[in-house]
Amino acid sequence: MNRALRIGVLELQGDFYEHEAMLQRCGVQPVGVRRLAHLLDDRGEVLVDALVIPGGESTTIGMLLDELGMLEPVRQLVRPPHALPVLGTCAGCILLAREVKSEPQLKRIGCMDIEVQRNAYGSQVDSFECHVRSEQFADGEPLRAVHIRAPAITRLLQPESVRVLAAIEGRPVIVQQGNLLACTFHPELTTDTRVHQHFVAMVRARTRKAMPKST
Ligand SMILES: NC(=O)CC[C@H](N)C(=O)O
Repeated sequence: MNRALRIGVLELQGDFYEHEAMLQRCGVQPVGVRRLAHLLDDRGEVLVDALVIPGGESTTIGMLLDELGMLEPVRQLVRPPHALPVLGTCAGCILLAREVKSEPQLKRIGCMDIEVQRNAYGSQVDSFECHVRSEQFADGEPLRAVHIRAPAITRLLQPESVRVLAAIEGRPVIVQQGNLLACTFHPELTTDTRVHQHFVAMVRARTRKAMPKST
């Protein structure tokens, strides 16, 4: 059986629209997530196969998640046994990070074993684009990495379980840990679907595993 994937996109703040357009280009119909009822029904059944946390302002998204009563439920869903796949880009990467340099109080999901530093390259005017070669995305051109007030991944807290899929000058910019995929830049602002396709493949692989065998 091959049912349509339901990939939730957190629509609290940031560039969720661009992620939704990207998922559509990957053949997936996105599901907007603005409150807890979009994630869990009243019997506690999970309504999405995965979640995308967009770029934007991590402090705002974290605060809204908390105020809307979604932070703890999302944290629970992301952890085993449910292990909901999550893609976080830029602010989304910060929200996934277990440690945020100098800002331990920042409200976040905090389930991925990375340390990040917010605004690591400076302010808005120091935003930049570059090209990244990656073995994971080796087909075709290098990835175009749009960094907007981007964070840096400054440390892998569990190097044995966090895979670096792409790095710039030795600094990880795309990392994966089991069901979690984080990217310090914005693939959703380009026309290159490879990072999203990789995420969709992660979600499909997991959904297939979780499905009862049809006879
Ligand atoms: N483009 C982005 O998502 C910027 C992230 C932002 N600087 C933050 O710390 O939340």
